[in-house]
Amino acid sequence: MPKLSTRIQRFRKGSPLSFRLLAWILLFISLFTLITSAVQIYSDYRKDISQIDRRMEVVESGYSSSLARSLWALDQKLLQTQMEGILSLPDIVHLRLRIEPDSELVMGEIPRDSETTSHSFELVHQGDEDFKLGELTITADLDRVYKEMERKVAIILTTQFLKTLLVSILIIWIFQHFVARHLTTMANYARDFSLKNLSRPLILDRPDTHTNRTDELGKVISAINQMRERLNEDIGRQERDAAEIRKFSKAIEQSPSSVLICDRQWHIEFANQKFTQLTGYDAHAIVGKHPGSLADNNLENRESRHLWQSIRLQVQRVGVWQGEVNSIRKSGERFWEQLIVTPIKDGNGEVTGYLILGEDISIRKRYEQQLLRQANYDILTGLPNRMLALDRLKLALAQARRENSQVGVMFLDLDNFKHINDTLGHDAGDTLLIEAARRISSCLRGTSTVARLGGDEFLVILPGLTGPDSSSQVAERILQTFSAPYILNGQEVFVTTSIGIAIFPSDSDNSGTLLQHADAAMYQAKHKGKSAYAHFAPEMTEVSHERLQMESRMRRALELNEFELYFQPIVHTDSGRLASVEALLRWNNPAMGMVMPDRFIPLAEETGLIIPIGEWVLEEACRAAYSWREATGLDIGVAVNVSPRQFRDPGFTGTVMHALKNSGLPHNQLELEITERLILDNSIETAEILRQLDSAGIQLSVDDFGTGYSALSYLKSYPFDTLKIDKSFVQDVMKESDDASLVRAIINMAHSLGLKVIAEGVEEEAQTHFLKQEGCDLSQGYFYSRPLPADEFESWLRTNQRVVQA
Ligand SMILES: Nc1nc2c(ncn2[C@@H]2O[C@@H]3COP(=O)(O)O[C@H]4[C@@H](O)[C@H](n5cnc6c(=O)[nH]c(N)nc65)O[C@@H]4COP(=O)(O)O[C@H]3[C@H]2O)c(=O)[nH]1
Repeated sequence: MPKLSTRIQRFRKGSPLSFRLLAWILLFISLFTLITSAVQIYSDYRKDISQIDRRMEVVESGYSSSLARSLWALDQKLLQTQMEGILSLPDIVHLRLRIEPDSELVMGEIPRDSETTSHSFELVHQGDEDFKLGELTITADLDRVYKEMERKVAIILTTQFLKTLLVSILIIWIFQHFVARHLTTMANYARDFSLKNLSRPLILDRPDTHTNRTDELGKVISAINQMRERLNEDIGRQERDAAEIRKFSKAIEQSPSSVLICDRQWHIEFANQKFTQLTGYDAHAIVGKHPGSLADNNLENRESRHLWQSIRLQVQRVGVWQGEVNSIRKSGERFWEQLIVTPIKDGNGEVTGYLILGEDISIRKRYEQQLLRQANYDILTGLPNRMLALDRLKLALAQARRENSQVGVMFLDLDNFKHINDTLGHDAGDTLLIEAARRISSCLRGTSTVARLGGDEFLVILPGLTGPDSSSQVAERILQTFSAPYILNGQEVFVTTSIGIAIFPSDSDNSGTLLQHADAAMYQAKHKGKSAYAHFAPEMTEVSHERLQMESRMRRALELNEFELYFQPIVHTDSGRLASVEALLRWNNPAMGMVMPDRFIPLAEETGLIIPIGEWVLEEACRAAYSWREATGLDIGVAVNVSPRQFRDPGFTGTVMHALKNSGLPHNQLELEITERLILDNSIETAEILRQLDSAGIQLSVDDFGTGYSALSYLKSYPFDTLKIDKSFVQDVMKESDDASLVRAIINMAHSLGLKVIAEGVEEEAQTHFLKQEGCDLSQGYFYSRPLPADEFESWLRTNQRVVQA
């Protein structure tokens, strides 16, 4: 228990409120007491004064008649006795009797130092007539009254003061014990309150009873503790939010995509490391700038602003902008990036800024441009290929329709090219094609187009013709340039060409028919005896004689069992181990000899004969694969080529399933090779059929990749397992660095899409090393084995058992 002095000191220091309260209470009670005491004393004083007045009135009423009688009777003795009687009364100190007419009797003494009060009355003899005898003046001393008043004042003041003091102390103690010390505890708690001790609750030094809990202090304590808990929760939530934000900002900062965050006015607020890496702009230096005005060059900025204006409009209208942009680095170097721009919205859906994600797609773009070039131009001659030629033809026809002019379409085929190729070799064949292309081009005007359709076929488009004669002149000029010899392998070789001409609009008004007519005319020219040209004539509408013959022979080929399957192994590039086999169709015709598929498959497609032929191939290939499986115990899959026409046949999936069922070959042992051309048809049915086949477990591969559009998008959207790089690229990987980088890019891209890669046409060991090094999964080509008839392939299997089983 602390000493009283300490308690007082602590009370005075620590409780100024109590101290001030005490002073105020004391002052108030003192004033109150003083006023009430003053009122009390004054009323007592008034009472005493009026008692003296009453006493003097009693003297008047009691003594006036007896004094008048004594005076009338001139009884001096009685008069004196009576006056002495009056003087003996309390407080009466002086009597003056004035007797008429001029004498006076005085008794007592008027005190000098004290206050007095006087009362006079007349003494009258009452007879028939009233007779005034004199007047008595009584003087009373007020000294006693005043003394009494002083005494009372002293007593009242003392008692009231003590009472007040006691009451005040009691009140203060009560206030201090029940309120003030708790307020001090609360003040100390509030002073020490910080985020570090949020877990410590506020507790008062008093019993935890229901009454205490529900009184005002209890309510304040519970409110403070609730506030503390809420604060605790809020801080916990804030810390969690902050951790989340830190995580997200790290993710954005380290994102492999470049990230720009702009405010609502498209001023940059943030740029991540990748953005700096990609563009060379310092993240801090560009804050506040518009993403379209980063370059120092005004011209570039204008161009970029224009783009950003349309981006802004689309983001506002559609909510997102996505596209490929040819951006500029700080160094001025241009690069391609894929941008996605989206608004950032707050909880109310209000746009608060914009997010710009960028990805460097320069490599892909370069590759696409390379592929696009290859898709549109013939690699060997640099001329437009079939695809581009057809586009140009359509454009020329559209223009001719508008201008009412004519267009000449020429189909050229080199005579005896196959023979030259076979005898002088492929390189000589290539040189011949390049030179032929140059000579044809030299005969044309700038507006004309010359294209290589494939093999030794060329197409010439002559827009703005004045009549058929002008096309004849061109044809003659071409025949003329062909008359000079070619130097192939150091030898002079004479090569001629046959030209078929069809004219728009007189021969046909659509591009497909015009081409057919020019083709028919070309056959006619060949029949004429080569180095000739022929204009289309309606009687040529029927396909050429040869083609007709071939068609009728092909129709019977199935019945006559003239078709045969050859098999070529596909091996694992790294180990050389057998992976599967490709089935390749051959036609053994007694009249035409061994016909290669490139010669008859297009006609089979055109005539629809490919459907029964393809069915036979599927049945045959599955059956053969199953028999090897039975014979060797190995899973040897078989790859079968499927042409677009087969795919379009509604019964195609049924045919495939039937072949599998009939043979007993597991579904995943059959691989269907589909050309890019088919996928570019892009009909919904194609996608649906591919999905059906894929879900049946059948393997799907893209054949001849690189020769068509090579659009990467379809690889992503269709369920392919394998991609076959066309042999034309593989064959030159050791000679052409372009082809090597293309093959490398295709392998990387296919792997990144989860596809296996087969390299076709591997002929040399060096190619296998290159492919191995580039991680190409599978290889196929003469280096491993040429396509073999079934029995020869079986003996290959036996003799290469090590390879097969390794
Ligand atoms: N220069 C060279 N060539 C090699 C080498 N290795 C393989 N080849 C040839 O490359 C072609 C590969 O088949 P493809 O690209 O599917 O190209 C095939 C395929 O598109 C088509 N084809 C073949 N059989 C069928 C079939 O049953 N149905 C359909 N629809 N098309 C078929 O005919 C095309 C040509 O077939 P083939 O003449 O048998 O020609 C085969 C094969 O003999 C090599 O190392 N060097």
